[in-house]
Amino acid sequence: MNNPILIVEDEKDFALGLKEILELEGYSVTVSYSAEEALVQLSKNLYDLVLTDLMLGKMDGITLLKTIKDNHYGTKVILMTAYATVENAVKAMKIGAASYYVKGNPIESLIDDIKTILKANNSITSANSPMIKTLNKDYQNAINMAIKAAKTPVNILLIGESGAGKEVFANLIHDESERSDKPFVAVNCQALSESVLESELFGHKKGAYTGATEERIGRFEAADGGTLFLDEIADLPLSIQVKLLRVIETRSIERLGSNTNIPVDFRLITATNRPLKDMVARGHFREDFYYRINTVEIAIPPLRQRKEDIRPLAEHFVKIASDQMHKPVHTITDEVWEHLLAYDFKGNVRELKNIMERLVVFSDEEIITAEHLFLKNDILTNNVDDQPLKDFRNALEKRYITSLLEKNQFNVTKTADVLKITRRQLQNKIKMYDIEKR
Ligand SMILES: Nc1ncnc2c1ncn2[C@@H]1O[C@H](COP(=O)(O)OP(=O)(O)OP(=O)(O)O)[C@@H](O)[C@H]1O
Repeated sequence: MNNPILIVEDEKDFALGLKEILELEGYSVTVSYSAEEALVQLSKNLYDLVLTDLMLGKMDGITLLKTIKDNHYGTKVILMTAYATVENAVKAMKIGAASYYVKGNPIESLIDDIKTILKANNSITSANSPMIKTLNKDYQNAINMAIKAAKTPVNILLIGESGAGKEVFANLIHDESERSDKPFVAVNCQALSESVLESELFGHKKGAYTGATEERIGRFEAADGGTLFLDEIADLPLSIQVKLLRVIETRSIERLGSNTNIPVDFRLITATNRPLKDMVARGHFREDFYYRINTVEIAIPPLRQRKEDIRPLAEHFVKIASDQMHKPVHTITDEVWEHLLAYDFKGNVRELKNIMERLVVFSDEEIITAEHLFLKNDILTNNVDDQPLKDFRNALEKRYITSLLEKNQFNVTKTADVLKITRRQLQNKIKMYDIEKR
């Protein structure tokens, strides 16, 4: 099981007792004695569940709950209190607490609640769903924007490199919207030729063109009431852009070969990895269409700019792959982590996922080693002179530390924190590797 749980509780005995009970149930448990301490933990580690007391010191449980809901999507919260008041319970559930526990009630009821909540969480994981949890501020901001925008009917444009998770975000927006019980329909505009794309989107009447042997509904109609996701929007031919603009404005379509107007109700999400603004400037993308689709624009950071998430994501993929392949994995060697953290992941999360799946396939005796790690980075495969392993490792370490320092504007405390080493150790490494502030 092993879901990470954080207990936030200022009554030490109760906290430690609860920790012990949950550990016996197989969970991995951390305790914080104040909300402030809990926030520090939450910024460093991903938790599936937070159990927080309602009455804490300066910051109370409700405020902590709100902060978690705003900044740690995917982390569930159970509020605990000594005094049951209906108002507090209602308030907690309204803000998004998963449950409410009254201290003094049988502890089994709390454990049952925890099991139910985490089971729902785990079953999502086993169904190959994404990990919308992060330790990175920019990615968290993107999640927050997506959830906010999801609650409104606006058109949303997702921008991000290939494999960064644009489709994952489109699904998240759909799931968080009022349309979540209606269809989510995705169309990749790049994969289809102009005429096929047109009939795919609008549908066609029987005999509309050679080969149209039957009447067919298009994706707009299929998405009725739900969400239409157009991926690789930069590849949409100008002629179709005009037609889509009209659909967005009139909220109706005509099947090819027909002039009957069919009303359609959809939320439009588009995605691209190309600079649409430049394409507009060069006349390769229609300006009016661009302004229609990007009411809200969300940039999804590439994986190399959220290195804190590499490890939890990799562990998530290993868990899914090892479950699917019935190959338990209990150890991933430090060497593997070193390589992964130094790698630049041009293929983003997709590439990390593929790498981890491959490593599970080749793992022996429940251990993942670097032996089967073929990374496409220059430094790791090509252009590497013969050298002792130690020099190679040092070069990697230097490169990684330099990039982290740059990312943190050379803030040594912050960087040491991410690296989980002391300031002094980091300063020694900076000296040893001759890393200069740029
Ligand atoms: N946060 C995440 N958690 C788990 N898996 C993720 C996450 N983000 C992306 N992935 C996985 O990475 C792969 C690529 O994601 P996705 O298809 O959403 O990327 P994309 O930006 O739409 O790529 P492309 O531009 O190539 O279409 C998918 O297998 C997806 O499940």
